[in-house]
This record gives sequence, structure tokens and C-alpha cells, in this order.
Amino acid sequence: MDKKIIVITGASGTGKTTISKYLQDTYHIPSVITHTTRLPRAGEKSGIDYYFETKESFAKNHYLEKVEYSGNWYGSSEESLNKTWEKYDAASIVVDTKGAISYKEKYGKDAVVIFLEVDLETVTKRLESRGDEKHRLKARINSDEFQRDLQIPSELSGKCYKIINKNIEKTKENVNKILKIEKIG
Ligand SMILES: Nc1ncnc2c1ncn2[C@@H]1O[C@H](COP(=O)(O)OP(=O)(O)OP(=O)(O)O)[C@@H](O)[C@H]1O
Ligand SMILES: Nc1nc2c(ncn2[C@@H]2O[C@H](COP(=O)(O)O)[C@@H](O)[C@H]2O)c(=O)[nH]1
Repeated sequence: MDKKIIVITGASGTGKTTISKYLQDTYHIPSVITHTTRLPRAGEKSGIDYYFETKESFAKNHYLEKVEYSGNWYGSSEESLNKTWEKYDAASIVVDTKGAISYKEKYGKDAVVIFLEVDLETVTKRLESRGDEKHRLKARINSDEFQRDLQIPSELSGKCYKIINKNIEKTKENVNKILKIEKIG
């Protein structure tokens, strides 16, 4: 059986991490942990949410793809994915749309891309209630990356599943349907 990577993408706050946790809890599909130079949010732990790095330590790693997002660096490694695939047939990863394009280009049909969409007003409220600091939140929402990731990029058009993440139960049902179509889980 081909190994699959479920690439969850969309703008910040659209529910990507929530869906990767759903995949872990319901289907035992692990999430590939990525690296970032961003400071941890309250409750986030290195090795669980991210590998938190300094600029110097980040630069020493080898990445399959890396991006700058709203002033911080993020990167994911092929080695982490291969290690996960040694134990599991499917893994998930949470990345911005630039990262999702890289995964689609590299893994083709084995990269199942799910794009999450939420309207700007709702996503802003969700990020506020997640506890994101006000000044950082404003900068993030105004960033080119955030604005770009509100829509499916042309490179992924017709190559990804789109879910409008309004109601979480409906979103989970849609995820279930995608897994069935892709014969995962
Ligand atoms: N359908 C939903 N209804 C209401 N709240 C939701 C829904 N989906 C996710 N949330 C909440 O919205 C907030 C943002 O979700 P989450 O952290 O999963 O987004 P994200 O896309 O991973 O964000 P980021 O890219 O910034 O890490 C969280 O507090 C989460 O609990
Ligand atoms: N291309 C990549 N994008 C990544 C990676 N790890 C996380 N991300 C995305 O960055 C933004 C910001 O994340 P946040 O945790 O600071 O809110 C978000 O869209 C993540 O999905 C990565 O390795 N590569």
C-alpha cells in the first residue's frame, strides 16, 4: 500500500491543528512535527506542538520545505515524515499553502491536500478567543501570507479538497468522507 501524507492547509486559525488532532484521536493518524523560530504560545511544548528553534538552530537543519510566515521561520523535514511512515501508513502535516504546494509537487497523489476555509470575521474571532496576543494577531492578519492563504492557490486548484470549517461536526463528517474516498484509516 502507498504511504499517504494528509496535508492540512489554509490561513492561520482556520482549524488545521484541530483537524490534525481529530485525525490523531479518531484514526490514530500521527501528525508530523515541524520546526519554527516562533516563540511558544501558552501551553505549547517543544517536541509536541513544534520543535521550537533559535534562528541559529533552525538554520542547521535540513528541510524538505521552509517558509517565512508573518516574521518567523517554519520548516518540515523529509526525515521526520519517513520515520513516521516506517510505523504508519498515513501521517498528517499542518502547513501554509506554500508548504502544501511543495508536498503536492513532491508526493503527487500520495499527498492528500485538505484546504480549510473560514470567513475573515469568524477566523479573527477564533484567533482572539484562542488567546493570540492582540498586537501579534493584527500583524498576522495583515501579513501577505495570511491574506494569500484565505484562498486556494492556483497551483492547488483541482488538486485539493476544500472544507468550509463553520460547524466542527460537519467538518469532521467531511474529513471522514475524504478518508473514505482516499481509502485511508
Ligand atoms: N469549527 C469550529 N468552530 C469553532 N471554533 C473552531 C472551529 N474549528 C477550530 N476552532 C477553534 O479555532 C481556533 C483556531 O483553530 P486551530 O488552532 O486549529 O487553527 P490553525 O489553522 O491550526 O491555526 P494556526 O495556523 O495559527 O496554527 C482554536 O481555538 C480552535 O479550537
Ligand atoms: N510551509 C510550512 N508551514 C508551516 C510549517 N509549520 C507550520 N506552518 C504554518 O505556519 C503558519 C503559522 O503557524 P503558527 O503555529 O505560528 O500559527 C500556519 O499556517 C502553519 O500551518 C512548516 O513546517 N512548513
